[in-house]
Amino acid sequence: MAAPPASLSGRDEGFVSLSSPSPSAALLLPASAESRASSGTSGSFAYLTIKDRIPQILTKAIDTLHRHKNEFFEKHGEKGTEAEKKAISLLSKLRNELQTDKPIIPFVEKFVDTDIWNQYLEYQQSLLNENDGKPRWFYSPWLYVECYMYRRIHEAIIQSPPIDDFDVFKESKDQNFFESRESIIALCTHLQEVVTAIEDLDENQLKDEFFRLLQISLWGNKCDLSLSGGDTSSQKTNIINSLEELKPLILVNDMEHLWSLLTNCKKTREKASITRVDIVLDNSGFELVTDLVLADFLLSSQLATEIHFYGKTIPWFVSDTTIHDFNWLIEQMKESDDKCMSKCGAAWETYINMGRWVYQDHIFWTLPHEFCVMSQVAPDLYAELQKAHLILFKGDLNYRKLTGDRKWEFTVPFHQALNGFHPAPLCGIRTLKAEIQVGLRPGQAEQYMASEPNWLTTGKYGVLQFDGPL
Ligand SMILES: O=P(O)(O)OC[C@@]1(O)O[C@H](CO)[C@@H](O)[C@@H]1O
Ligand SMILES: [Mn+2]
Repeated sequence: MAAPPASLSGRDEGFVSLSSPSPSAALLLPASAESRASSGTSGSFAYLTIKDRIPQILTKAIDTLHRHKNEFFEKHGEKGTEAEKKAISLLSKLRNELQTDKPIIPFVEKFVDTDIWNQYLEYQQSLLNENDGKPRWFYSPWLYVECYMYRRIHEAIIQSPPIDDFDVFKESKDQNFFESRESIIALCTHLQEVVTAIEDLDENQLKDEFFRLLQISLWGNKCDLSLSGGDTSSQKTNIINSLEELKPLILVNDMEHLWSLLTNCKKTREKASITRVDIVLDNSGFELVTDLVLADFLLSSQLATEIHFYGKTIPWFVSDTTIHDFNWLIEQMKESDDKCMSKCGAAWETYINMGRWVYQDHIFWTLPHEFCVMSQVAPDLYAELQKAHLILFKGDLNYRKLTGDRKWEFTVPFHQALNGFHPAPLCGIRTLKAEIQVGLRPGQAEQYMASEPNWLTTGKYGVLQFDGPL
């Protein structure tokens, strides 16, 4: 079992108040829903997210609380029923604020990051001039209001004891896992075959396998419940058979760089030293299985000797992985009636017990800050990431935070868009689900825009984008 999150209060000494990010970053401000909406498109993705998808997610959360009413009563008596009513009324108030574009309000419930969130609201206010009024849902940067919304859901729950540890998204995350069973079995069967034969694989076969599992981890990112507005988005087909047809949909493919970095580490590594790969996780369910399968291969192939995983400290963007999801999934695998799934689950539990897989929590991952200010806001986390030989950032939200969710030109180099965030060689692995992409060739974006106006937000295309010494 991965250790429960260290007491978060122990983390807050790592925070410093953020006045504003580096001046160069201010040249391009993250776009708000309104500014994207007013860019002539009646419903930009950001606008539609705030206007339609988030209210839908809130309604589903309210419905989930309602459906657990009896359970709360059985567990906690009248107090449980009262708590359920209170949480529902807080979420309904949140939905109304959002739908009527009310000003963003400070957090009131004491939690490890309450002050830093309220400082960030003041910072957002400082960016507005007097006639702009207050930060608002449709006016403030999309990245901020979307993160704020999920943190408000968490506040509503922690204000409703004794159900203050309830995860309103757990059912959807678990359902995604169960509905993806066939694909998970296929993937685990494949991994067991590879691990059994691994001693006999030559360099090219290892490389092919590494590339195969990287692509599976990429396409696993399509299973995303916040994009689907909380509707099911499990993996129904056997993804291994579709990699060849999906390959042209990879717009930036830096897998060769990852291979040469890790094989270099392996060749030059002395007996006792380590090669550490950090994986900043995204969604639980099928995507998490693809990440754990990749992590298993990294150890089995000796491309790495230690994997560190980062999850979310609170329920986040519907499907994101918390430590409870991480432990629950490994337990489900271990207890599965499918022998390959149970073999994987047992192996993964052993990796954790041996300390070769390490699960880490940090509240920074559920703050609204872009990653280029991490070294100021969470210097302890930045120092931790600097210990890695390679960091894999999974998913679209991480990509938005890596690039500051700014309206960069499509051809701006990824290194520039990182705006000084270089803790270690890193790779963004994301399917495109937001209106931001950098590091493309001249004319490449125009080619997709012409044929598919929504190419940036359907999750159809993906990137494996590397930044580091070549
Ligand atoms: O990080 P993930 O799970 O790949 O995607 C997060 C996401 O679903 O949330 C936002 C839409 O609400 C977008 O950034 C993106 O579509
Ligand atoms: Mn996610």
